[in-house]
Amino acid sequence: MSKPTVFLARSLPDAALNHISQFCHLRIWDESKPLTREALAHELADVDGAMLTGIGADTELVKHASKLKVISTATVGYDGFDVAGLAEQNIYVTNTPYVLDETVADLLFGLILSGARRIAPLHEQVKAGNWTKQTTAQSLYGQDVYNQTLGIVGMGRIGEKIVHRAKEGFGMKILYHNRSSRPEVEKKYGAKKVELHELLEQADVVVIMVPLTEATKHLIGKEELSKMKETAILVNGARGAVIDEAALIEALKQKTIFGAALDVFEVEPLPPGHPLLELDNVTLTPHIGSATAATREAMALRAAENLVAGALGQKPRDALS
Ligand SMILES: NC(=O)C1=CN([C@@H]2O[C@H](COP(=O)(O)OP(=O)(O)OC[C@H]3O[C@@H](n4cnc5c(N)ncnc54)[C@H](OP(=O)(O)O)[C@@H]3O)[C@@H](O)[C@H]2O)C=CC1
Ligand SMILES: O=CC(=O)O
Repeated sequence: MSKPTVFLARSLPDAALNHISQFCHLRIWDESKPLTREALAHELADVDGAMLTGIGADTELVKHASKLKVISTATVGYDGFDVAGLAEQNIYVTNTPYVLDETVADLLFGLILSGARRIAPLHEQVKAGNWTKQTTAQSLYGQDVYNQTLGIVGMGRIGEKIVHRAKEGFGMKILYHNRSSRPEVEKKYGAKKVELHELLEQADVVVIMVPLTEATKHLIGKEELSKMKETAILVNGARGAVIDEAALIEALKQKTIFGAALDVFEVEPLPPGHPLLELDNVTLTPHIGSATAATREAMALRAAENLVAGALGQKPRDALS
């Protein structure tokens, strides 16, 4: 039997490329050229599988891809992929759960600490030569994290790892909001499931970790922000559009919340002149939740394994349908 052919929209670490090459013919897009939707549809027309990390796919895109059996993404989030529509066309969509959980939770804890203690904005002031105030100046004060209340919106795989750090390292009380209950997390960490408004009213640190779906788009808007404490911080490690960014910017300007620490944005990369860049009560990172070499390699390998399985006509381990 001849090997199936797969298309990669961008290259991968060697271990992942080697795995794919054992089983498939590989075609990799030349990243010096923009991959337009038209060019992508053309590339998909004669392949058995594709890896489209960060690009997304819908049924229109694959309408001429008669051999396509799998679309893999080397991310855990899969917003942008029409999983149900593609399943109807017998195309699996796969993601990379579990292998990035600890790494993302580390970054989220960094954001929590920076948001509460203003590490990033104060670092900018020091670097700019603006260390003019005594350390007794109240303008340098932050908020405590230790012993405070953490509210997780989306207590899933990553949320649970954040909770472990919060409970074991920082003695925090844990609230969470999900559609379903997590009895094992409640038992292990004393976590309490509450309605979203209760979480927002009570938490000192609100962490967003829900996937972006139709139900979660702008889940946190003006009304929700108005329920948060003036001393609270909002941390987003999920997707930018879960928060209404315009409403958040207004809350930050009016200081109705203490600050925000954000790894994800409604438009990425953040365009020059974006209002968030002007604020001094924010910590901003460029969507790097899973960005360590070891974790990115593990994600690439897992995505490669899913791609190969699907291209060979098997059901991939991380098939979403
Ligand atoms: N910044 C970064 O670099 C990264 C960002 N991410 C983002 O984080 C997200 C979460 O990842 P992960 O923890 O692995 O995902 P999981 O699926 O394990 O967890 C998501 C949680 O959100 C809850 N949830 C889903 N929909 C709703 C809703 N409408 N209302 C309330 N709760 C909801 C789910 O519970 P239930 O179904 O019971 O509601 C679940 O517990 C990813 O989808 C991705 O977008 C992930 C990795 C890195
Ligand atoms: O945002 C990253 C992901 O893995 O999802």
